[in-house]
Amino acid sequence: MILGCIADDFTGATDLASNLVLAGMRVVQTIGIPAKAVPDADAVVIALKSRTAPVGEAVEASLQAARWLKEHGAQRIYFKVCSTFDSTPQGNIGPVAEALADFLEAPFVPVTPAFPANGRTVFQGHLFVGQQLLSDSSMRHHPLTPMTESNLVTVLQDQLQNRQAGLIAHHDVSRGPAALQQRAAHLVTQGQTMGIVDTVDQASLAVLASTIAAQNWPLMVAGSGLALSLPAALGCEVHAHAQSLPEVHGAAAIVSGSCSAMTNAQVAAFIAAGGEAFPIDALRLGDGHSLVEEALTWAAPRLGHQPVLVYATASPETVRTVQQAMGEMAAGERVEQALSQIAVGLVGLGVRRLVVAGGETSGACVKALGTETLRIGPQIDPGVPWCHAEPAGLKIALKSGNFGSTDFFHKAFDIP
Ligand SMILES: Nc1ncnc2c1ncn2[C@@H]1O[C@H](COP(=O)(O)OP(=O)(O)O)[C@@H](O)[C@H]1O
Ligand SMILES: O=C(O)[C@@H](O)C(=O)COP(=O)(O)O
Repeated sequence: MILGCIADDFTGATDLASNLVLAGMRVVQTIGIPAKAVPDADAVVIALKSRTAPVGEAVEASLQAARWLKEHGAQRIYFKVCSTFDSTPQGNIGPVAEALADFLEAPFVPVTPAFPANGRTVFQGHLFVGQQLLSDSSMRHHPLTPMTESNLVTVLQDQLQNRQAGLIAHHDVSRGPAALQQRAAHLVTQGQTMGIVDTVDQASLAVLASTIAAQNWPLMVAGSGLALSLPAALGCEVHAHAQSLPEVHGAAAIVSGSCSAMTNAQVAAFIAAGGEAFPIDALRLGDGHSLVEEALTWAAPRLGHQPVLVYATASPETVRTVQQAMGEMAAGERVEQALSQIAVGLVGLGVRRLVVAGGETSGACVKALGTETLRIGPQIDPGVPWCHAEPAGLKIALKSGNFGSTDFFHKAFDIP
């Protein structure tokens, strides 16, 4: 195994796995730490649901995953975080990165969430979403991980307990791997053993990938953009691109718990195009109504080739009202629980092609469906592949909140 990967959520894991596959690696993605041996692979991606977990839990789960990966031969560890650096105010990214760095005895850890193909870039340590600073983007309204600071050196430093964070700016990255390495060595002399790396395009990520390979750095903390450049830098033999998945026939459905701006637009576009949709009123989940039964009764006669949508997706104002009534984390968990029960119910009714929108929502649904591994298939949009969920035998796509084009919910099912 060339690369052992730990992803802090499930959509992030398929995003990473998809980019590694596009870059030519043979990848196996597992849900949690595998219970049995995995087939030969250049990379194993372990999907955790740790992004919003309490810090201690996230650290422990990530260390367990790292131990498993090292025991199974991983030469390097890739800690996959969100391209918008999503983390709660308590902040898991820093403590997990620190614990992994200590475990791997990493002299220096490069950190970058950049994914230029989806408009996420880092300049002077600041994260941009398209042309906006992270803190001006819709991510400031995320229900669980509102991001209100764009300076990633600040965000990361606030989360670290024992290490210091510094910056490797574009000036050094643009001059190539030797300059990047020199700047990293300088940071280390200042006691800064973690560095946010400016990455304004895929070329910057290729420079970082070459430096990681040349310096033998054992740990990287990154979004999925780096994965497009890393396999070549590590000298991985290129294998056939998208894997073909087993054919799956059966009804189509979408379950959406993401409240991100793009998912809101995708839900609106699906309904505007005549798609059948059932809204989950999160406030009613609190007062003993069996919305799960209602949703399944609604869906049953409508299931077929055309997808039906069940969604809790709502505007920031609605989410705020729900959170005031239930509490932030409790609201999130209650909606996730209802949607995962609906996903299981839909599969019971014959759904075999399923899109789930939202990282936390995907984690809840994929776990409830008893998924152990995901085979990565063709990409629908950057960062969102179709997968084959095993052992259930489902065709499933886990869509990150802000990924995908507006017509994603129809387009996905047009891809064979
Ligand atoms: N109407 C709602 N009110 C409050 N919380 C909601 C509502 N709909 C969904 N949620 C919660 O918001 C969170 C969205 O996170 P996630 O699924 O990771 O989406 P994204 O990929 O957009 O970040 C989940 O915990 C989900 O249960
Ligand atoms: O890096 C990314 O943006 C995604 O892979 C990801 O992790 C997104 O998380 P969600 O928006 O919570 O799905």
